[in-house]
Amino acid sequence: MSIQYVVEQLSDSYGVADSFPKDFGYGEEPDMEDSPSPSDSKPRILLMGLRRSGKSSIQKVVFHKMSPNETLFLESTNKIYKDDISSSSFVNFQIWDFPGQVDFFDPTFDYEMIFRGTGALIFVIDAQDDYVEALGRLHLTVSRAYRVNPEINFEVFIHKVDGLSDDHKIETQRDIHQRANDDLADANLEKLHLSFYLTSIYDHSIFEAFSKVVQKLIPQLPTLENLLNIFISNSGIEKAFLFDVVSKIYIATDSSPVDMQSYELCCDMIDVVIDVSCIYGLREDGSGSAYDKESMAIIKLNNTTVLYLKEVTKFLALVCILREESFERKGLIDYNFHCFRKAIHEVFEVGVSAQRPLGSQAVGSPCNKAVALNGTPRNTV
Ligand SMILES: Nc1nc2c(ncn2[C@@H]2O[C@H](COP(=O)(O)OP(=O)(O)OP(=O)(O)O)[C@@H](O)[C@H]2O)c(=O)[nH]1
Repeated sequence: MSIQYVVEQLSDSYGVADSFPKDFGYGEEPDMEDSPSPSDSKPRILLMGLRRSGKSSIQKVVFHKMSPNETLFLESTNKIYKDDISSSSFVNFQIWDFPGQVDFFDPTFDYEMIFRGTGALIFVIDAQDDYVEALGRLHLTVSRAYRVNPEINFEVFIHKVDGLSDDHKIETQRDIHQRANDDLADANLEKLHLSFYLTSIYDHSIFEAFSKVVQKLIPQLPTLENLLNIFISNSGIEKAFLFDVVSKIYIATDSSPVDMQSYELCCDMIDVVIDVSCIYGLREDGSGSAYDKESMAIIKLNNTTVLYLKEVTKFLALVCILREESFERKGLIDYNFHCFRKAIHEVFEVGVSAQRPLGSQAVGSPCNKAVALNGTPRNTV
């Protein structure tokens, strides 16, 4: 594969952490507490499930760049691990990783408070294990949570499917889907909607699933999709993803179908760009940023496909897939990109100012379902 690769870095970085370490600045000491404090007003994504189902691994792999093999050495979580990723990611939320063995329906445990401020509840089921007990716990969890806050998005990750054959995967998904919905129907909870995803930390499926979970929480999603559609149709681009660089979650894409291979290619491109930038892009004294407003990359593949990455905001990058002949009109693409970037900044500026008065609302207001977004700082527009 012949790769023509360009990464440009200027010294005027603007606000991303000075260095761009392996964990992208997520390495703060975890906030370990048994119960939430009233100040935890950020929208939450809860990770729940039985012990050893893979919750901490998912969190570490998606948000902390941990390699899947390293998760073999993760110790069991004993307390709720609250991960506030708002300082380094576009999506301004907290992820709460629950210890599997804790009974969160213990009367001393304020589950009403937890569920009220929750945007999405991800329930992780180990597909390599007997899942009968997990289904019981899923039902208990979602039915309680639904009664407290029917606005929560309920997401079920049928996890560790790397160990299953394709047929077995489909059969497992069908069976879990059927049983979980039967349990809900028996409890007269037909309105409670569960979404199912087959996931593994050993491939991109976990990033894809997390992308879908996060997208549901972004109120501006239709606008973003519209902007992407207009941008690609006027620029001869085949597919475009708007990525949160830190997590490789795509927060929006155009309306053409997503194929896993394209998504993986774009994820790999982000890894390459950031890794090369970390090694060669920083100043000699280690200062500077691996991702800033001058970050861009072009990778030409030997099958006449071009990958084009450009910075959109300090957290977001646009990654496009296009044919070589379309790339000959790079001037047009860049002009359209300029307009697209401006529009995105405007969307989030409006979003940020519209959210401001809501900031003082109590935890549990319906607004908490939507993830607050790290908008674009004014001075970068
Ligand atoms: N094969 C496979 N193993 C996985 C996957 N995800 C996690 N694991 C393994 O599952 C084991 C348990 O993972 P953890 O992340 O510690 O599970 P947990 O749900 O956080 O466990 P508790 O903290 O005890 O609640 C680890 O050995 C992981 O390496 C996966 O997608 N596939």
